[in-house]
Amino acid sequence: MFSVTGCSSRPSGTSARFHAGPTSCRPGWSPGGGAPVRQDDSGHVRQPEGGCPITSSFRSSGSVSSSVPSASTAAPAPGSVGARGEFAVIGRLTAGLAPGSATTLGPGDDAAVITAADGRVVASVDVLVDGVHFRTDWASGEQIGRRAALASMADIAAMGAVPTALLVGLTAPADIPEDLVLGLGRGLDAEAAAVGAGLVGGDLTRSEVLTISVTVLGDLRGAAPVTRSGARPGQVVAVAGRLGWAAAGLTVLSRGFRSPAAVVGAYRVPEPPLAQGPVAAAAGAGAMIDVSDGLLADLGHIAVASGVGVDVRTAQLPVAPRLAEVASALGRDPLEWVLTGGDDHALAATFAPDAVPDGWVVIGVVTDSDAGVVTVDGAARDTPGGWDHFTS
Ligand SMILES: Nc1ncnc2c1ncn2[C@@H]1O[C@H](COP(=O)(O)OP(=O)(O)O)[C@@H](O)[C@H]1O
Ligand SMILES: Cc1ncc(C[n+]2csc(CCOP(=O)(O)OP(=O)(O)O)c2C)c(N)n1
Ligand SMILES: [Mg+2]
Repeated sequence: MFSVTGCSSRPSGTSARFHAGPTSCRPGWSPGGGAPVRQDDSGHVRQPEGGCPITSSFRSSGSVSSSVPSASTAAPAPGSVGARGEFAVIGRLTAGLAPGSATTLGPGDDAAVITAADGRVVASVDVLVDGVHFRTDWASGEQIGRRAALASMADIAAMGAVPTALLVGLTAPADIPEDLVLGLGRGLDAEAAAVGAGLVGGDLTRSEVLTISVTVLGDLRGAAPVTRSGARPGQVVAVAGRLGWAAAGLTVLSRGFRSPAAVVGAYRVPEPPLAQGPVAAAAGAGAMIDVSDGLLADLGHIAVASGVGVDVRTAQLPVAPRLAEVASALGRDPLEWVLTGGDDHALAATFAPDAVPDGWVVIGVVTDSDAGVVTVDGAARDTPGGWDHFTS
C-alpha cells in the first residue's frame, strides 16, 4: 500500500489512512513524456517540513537564454501548449468566461474596462511559482488555479473589500500539457465567478517555470479600508477561517502521502472566508490581515504597523480534532501548525471586545507593551516561525 516513490519513506507509526501516490516525491510531468525529470544543480531546492525537496515540477526541454528568447529545437509535444500555439491557447482560456458584475469589457482587447462605483479601487497582486507555492504532482491544474484565485482574493477581503476583477499572468514551458493550463484557467474562473468577480484579462508567455501572477481588484462599497495599522490596545484579536490545515496537508504530502483528504485538500484549495472581510469592516475592525505566512508572522505585521503588542492565548486557539489526529499520527504538534503554518488564508482582525462579529473566534488581545512584538501566552518566542521566501 505504501509504495512511496522518490525520496521519502513512510513515517513510523502512521496509520493506514495515509496513502502514498505513485509519484509522491518527484515531478509529475516530464518533458516529452519520458522518464521523470531529475533535479539538476541549477534547480532550486527547499526542504520545508522534512521529506522531499521542493523543486520545480516542470523543466522545459527547450534551451532558454536569459536575454534572448530562443525557440525550442525539439518538436512540440503532442497536447502541449507549444503544439497549440499562444493565441489558440488564449482563445481557449477566454472562451465562455462569464462576465463579473463589474465587467464592462472583458478579455480580447488591449485592456479590460471595469466599473468602480465606489470611486476607489482596491488592488493587489500575488505571484505563485511552481515548486515554491504548488506542485503539479500534488494538485491538479484546476486546484492550482482555484488556490491562486483564492489566495489573491483573500488580500482584497483582508482590506474589507469585495473582489471585482482578476487579471492573470501565466508563464509556462512550451511543453507543458495544454490541459493543465486550461485547468488553471477553469479553476481561476470558477473561484472568481463564485464571488461575482470577472476574470477580465491576462497574459501568456513562455518561460522555464510555470508561474501564475494574479492581480485582483476590489470594491470597498463605501466602507473604510481596514489596514494593518489600526490595532489599538484594549482590542481583542480574532480569526475567521482555518489555521494549520494547509500546513498539515503540506507535511503529509512532503512525507510522500496523499491522504488524509481533509488536510491534503486544505493545502490544495484553501477556504479563505472571503465574505468575512466586509463583515469585519462593517463591525469596525481596527486592523486586519490574511494569514498567508503563518499566524504569528502575520500578526507581527499588524503589531509593527500599529505600534502595539499582541498576545495570543493558546487556550483559545481552535485546534480541530482532525488536525490533532493527523499531528499525532505524524509525531507533530498541531499547535505549531496553527501558530506558524501558512497557506490557509484565514483572516485575523482586531475588534473592540464587544464588537466581535459572528463567525470570528477571539484568540488574543492587543496590548500597549512591547510595540511590534507578538507573544504567546505572555511569553516571547525566539522566532514567529512562518514563511519567509528568502530565509525560511
Ligand atoms: N516587489 C514589490 N514592489 C512593491 N511593493 C511590494 C513588492 N512586494 C511586496 N510589496 C508590497 O509589500 C506589502 C507586503 O507584501 P506581501 O507580504 O507579499 O503581502 P501579502 O502577504 O498581503 O501578499 C504589500 O503591500 C505589497 O503590495
Ligand atoms: C510546494 C509547496 N511548498 C511549500 C509551500 C508553503 N508555502 C510556500 S509560499 C508560502 C507563504 C505564502 O506565499 P507568499 O508568496 O508569501 O504569499 P503572500 O504572503 O505574499 O500572500 C507557504 C506557506 C507551498 N505552498 N507549496
Ligand atoms: Mg508572504
